[in-house]
Amino acid sequence: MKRVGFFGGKFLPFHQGHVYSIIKASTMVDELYVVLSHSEKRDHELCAGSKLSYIPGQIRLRWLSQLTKEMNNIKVVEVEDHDGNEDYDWKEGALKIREAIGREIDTVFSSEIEYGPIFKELYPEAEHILIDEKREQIPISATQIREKGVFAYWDYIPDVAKPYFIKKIVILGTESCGKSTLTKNLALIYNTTYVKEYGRDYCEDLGGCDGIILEEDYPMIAYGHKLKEYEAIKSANKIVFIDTEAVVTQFYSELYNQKLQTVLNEVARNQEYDLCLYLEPDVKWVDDGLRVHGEQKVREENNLRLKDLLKENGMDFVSIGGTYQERLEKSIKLIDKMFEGI
Ligand SMILES: NC(=O)c1ccc[n+]([C@@H]2O[C@H](COP(=O)([O-])OP(=O)(O)OC[C@H]3O[C@@H](n4cnc5c(N)ncnc54)[C@H](O)[C@@H]3O)[C@@H](O)[C@H]2O)c1
Repeated sequence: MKRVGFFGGKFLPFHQGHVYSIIKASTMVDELYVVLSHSEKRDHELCAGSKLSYIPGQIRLRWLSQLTKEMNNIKVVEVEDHDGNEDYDWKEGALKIREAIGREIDTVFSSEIEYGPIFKELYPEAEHILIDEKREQIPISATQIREKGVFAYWDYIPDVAKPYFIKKIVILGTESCGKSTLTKNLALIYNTTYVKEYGRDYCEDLGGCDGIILEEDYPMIAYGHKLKEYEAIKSANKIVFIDTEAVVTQFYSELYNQKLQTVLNEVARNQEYDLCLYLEPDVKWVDDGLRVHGEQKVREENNLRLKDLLKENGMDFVSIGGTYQERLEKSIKLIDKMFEGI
């Protein structure tokens, strides 16, 4: 007869101890069900006052699903509870778990010795197998992570979950204000990934932008840029640096094609950055062959227009001017401040 087991939890947050247990359990049964129990009320209560913000069940389900996607004997299911932290009803939870699995269960896995009597009562037909109850293999708990925050235990966060926590810093500004250099430099200093301005590569591919860029190019630039962000975030180390975003694309759509596009506002509406650094055009103009708005009066007009567009799109930004050295130092200060206490 096939052995069917389950490993349940809240995974708030998901950590390497869970990964270890899931994989070990999967070697002991023919079919393993990983059960995510989530309750908006309870999970909010658990995170309140901690260094972890509430994580929706859907996100945790996504992590589990991504981790196990190539593990053929593992299925991920979810149950939604409505209880608070103190009044979790184990009996009702067990009924929901049985229903979600829909199979006879003969093994229940956990690393908690104290779950023994509960599981004996709820699953009398099943054996309770403890996995690393002393937490020697992976010495971490979700409680520790909630207390000190994910960045304090970054090595214990599975790669499938890391992108959710990455801090996104976007660097904005008009032409020739040092964005691409600052983006690259910050990425090197923080030892992480960055996203180049995709619109630039797109224009280079066309042989320039002046007079040849079409209205339909802009949404492609905005989406192309988003895909680059998605890729860079996957391998980022706590933080990612991004050169421009959808409002800047909108700005160029207006500048070159005299057209504000609803689709670009929509892309902008769906993006979320932790910090927006706005570079003022007070460094000298550098003609790189692609740039066309070098006159200082035009630079200033463009600067005002871009700021207005950002405000219209509800984007808060910190203005940074001065020499290249001052820009770098101010940026580092703001970034380090953002990380303080999280
Ligand atoms: N009603 C039920 O039958 C039932 C059964 C199991 C789970 N649940 C749900 O899950 C919750 C209990 O799970 P939890 O709070 O322990 O979830 P959790 O997300 O903290 O942990 C999930 C599992 O991982 C194990 N684990 C944690 N750290 C580990 C490490 N470092 N190494 C190895 N294993 C590790 C835990 O012992 C637990 O078995 C309940 O509140 C309920 O929501 C319900």
